[in-house]
Amino acid sequence: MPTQAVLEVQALGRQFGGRQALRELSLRLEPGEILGLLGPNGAGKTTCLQMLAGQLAPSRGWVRILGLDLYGSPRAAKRRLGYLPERPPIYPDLRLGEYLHYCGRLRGLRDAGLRSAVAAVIRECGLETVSRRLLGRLSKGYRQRVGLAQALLHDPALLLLDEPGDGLDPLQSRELRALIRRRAERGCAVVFSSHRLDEVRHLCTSVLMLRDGRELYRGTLASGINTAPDSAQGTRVRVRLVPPSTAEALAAVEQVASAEALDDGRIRLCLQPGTNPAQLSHRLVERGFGLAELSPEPSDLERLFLDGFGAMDQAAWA
Ligand SMILES: Nc1ncnc2c1ncn2[C@@H]1O[C@H](COP(=O)(O)OP(=O)(O)OP(=O)(O)O)[C@@H](O)[C@H]1O
Repeated sequence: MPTQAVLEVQALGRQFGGRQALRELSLRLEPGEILGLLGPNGAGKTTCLQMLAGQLAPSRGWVRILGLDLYGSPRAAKRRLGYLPERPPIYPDLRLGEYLHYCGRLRGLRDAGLRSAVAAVIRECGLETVSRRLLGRLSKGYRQRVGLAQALLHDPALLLLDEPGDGLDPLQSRELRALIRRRAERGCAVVFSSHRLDEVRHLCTSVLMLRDGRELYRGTLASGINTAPDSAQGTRVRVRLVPPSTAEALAAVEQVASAEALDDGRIRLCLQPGTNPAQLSHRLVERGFGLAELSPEPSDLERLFLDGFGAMDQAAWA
């Protein structure tokens, strides 16, 4: 029997005046899937998450959470989702316990169930040491954790996180990824937005890249990023040689399947299947090439990502 989708989205779009912030987005997420929403500033990530969370009405399209129509039955549908907005919704004059009890009651938790959910989420988000502090006095990283705790409190089937890694140091980012992974292993579907390809690469089962509200790329990371040497195709690397040499000279090295000169003076090499970059660098040095740089060739997805961001950067400076 097919599993019930956690999230179904059909032709979702939102317009602000004459501007299309998101166009015709359709999606389906199964339990345990983690979707990374990537895109430069203004791509439409927050607009998309706000609509999936039921915080912003779409101009068109529909959203179902566990089969419940988000806009037709908002109370029931929203109880099945947890949402961490870009700015965590925190009351600075409350203490952590008061705040989480308040959030829990809004989500329908009561009495012993509420108390045990609050205690569990405080442990899960590593907030024990700040439980007596006023929320307004917490650091940005801790405020982010509190925002995450309120999103997780009622054990949602769908977790929507708007740039959850923002303001976290590398250790906290790693803990956050572990936490999201544990929730996904328990069947929670996750959508999170990020500016960072590396963060998405570490965590997601699939990726959706937006630009100007349009879908630029969608796929699994395995199909988009060549992180591991591909035995059928051979690893691809870029080299810079000092003094410079030619693609023809490098193509004659036995570990190299093909070589192509790039505009920036580097040479792109496709290695023979089974050859790794360490073996290549050893052989190039042995053959007298002055190897100044050897780096992995960006994957198609990385190139798309850099191009997408590059275009935005140029627009921002124009
Ligand atoms: N309330 C609003 N009124 C008018 N325009 C808006 C509103 N909210 C968003 N927009 C516009 O919609 C587009 C998408 O914005 P959105 O915040 O969704 O992008 P984003 O990808 O989340 O960007 P960032 O990474 O900077 O947070 C932008 O052009 C933005 O200016």
